[in-house]
Amino acid sequence: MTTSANGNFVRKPFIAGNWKMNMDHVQGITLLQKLAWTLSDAKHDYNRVEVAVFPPFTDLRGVQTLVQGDELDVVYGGQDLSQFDSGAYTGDISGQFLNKLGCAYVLVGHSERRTIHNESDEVLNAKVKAAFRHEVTPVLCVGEGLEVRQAGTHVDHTLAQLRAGVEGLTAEQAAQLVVAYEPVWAIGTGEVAGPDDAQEMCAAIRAELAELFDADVAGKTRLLYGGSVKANNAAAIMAETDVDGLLVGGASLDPAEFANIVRFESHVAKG
Ligand SMILES: O=C[C@H](O)COP(=O)(O)O
Repeated sequence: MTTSANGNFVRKPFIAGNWKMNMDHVQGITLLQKLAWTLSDAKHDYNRVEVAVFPPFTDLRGVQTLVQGDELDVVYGGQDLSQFDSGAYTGDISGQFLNKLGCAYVLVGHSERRTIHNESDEVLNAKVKAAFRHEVTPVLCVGEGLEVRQAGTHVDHTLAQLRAGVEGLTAEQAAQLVVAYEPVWAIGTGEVAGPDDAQEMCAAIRAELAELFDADVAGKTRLLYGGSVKANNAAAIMAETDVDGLLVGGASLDPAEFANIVRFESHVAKG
């Protein structure tokens, strides 16, 4: 992450937990309560580092009730949304429903949506636009598989996904957008891309945004890394100039571990 001369972050770090298809609505509330208690005990400053969770759809109403009732500073979002607003789309969830549930964010194009559900770049671009239409900030996920990485074309591949995802956005929308770089070979495998790999891709994404929009926009868009992030590697990845946050899967299901990832700065201080 980039800091200014006074030690403040230029872009507010964003640490997000993607629960994927884990945690029913009862378990989800317990997990969020434990996370909030742990961060409260540690006197976490939410103004300095933003904390988000992405629970399954069925947990969202309970999460909203807990966040409102206990006045938590944690924000939350959906793991997907429909590109349509309403109608005969069985099983889909509209961005307007997410907005109504107080979702600040929504994941778009997670690699599990791209691969298991065959979501195309065109559909994902429509989903990004649907999120903005309903005033929910999209977190656009991009990243290459193992074969692409081994072929050495990972930057081109990922930037092509980025270009397709942001097509037609205004500069204001692009500045608000969050982009998560998740190399598929590092998701849930224990294979973490090195901080250098995260920086290489985040710098390339920022340069591409400057090309597509302008340098001011590129300087505002927050870029996350995701893939086997744990408390013991979070600080090193976050130290990279163009990495503004982390999208955490497995480790976000353990409140103590996730709280330690959120508190990556204290680990830097301890060395
Ligand atoms: O959305 C999160 C990513 O898929 C990373 O998952 P992971 O931390 O379990 O590797």
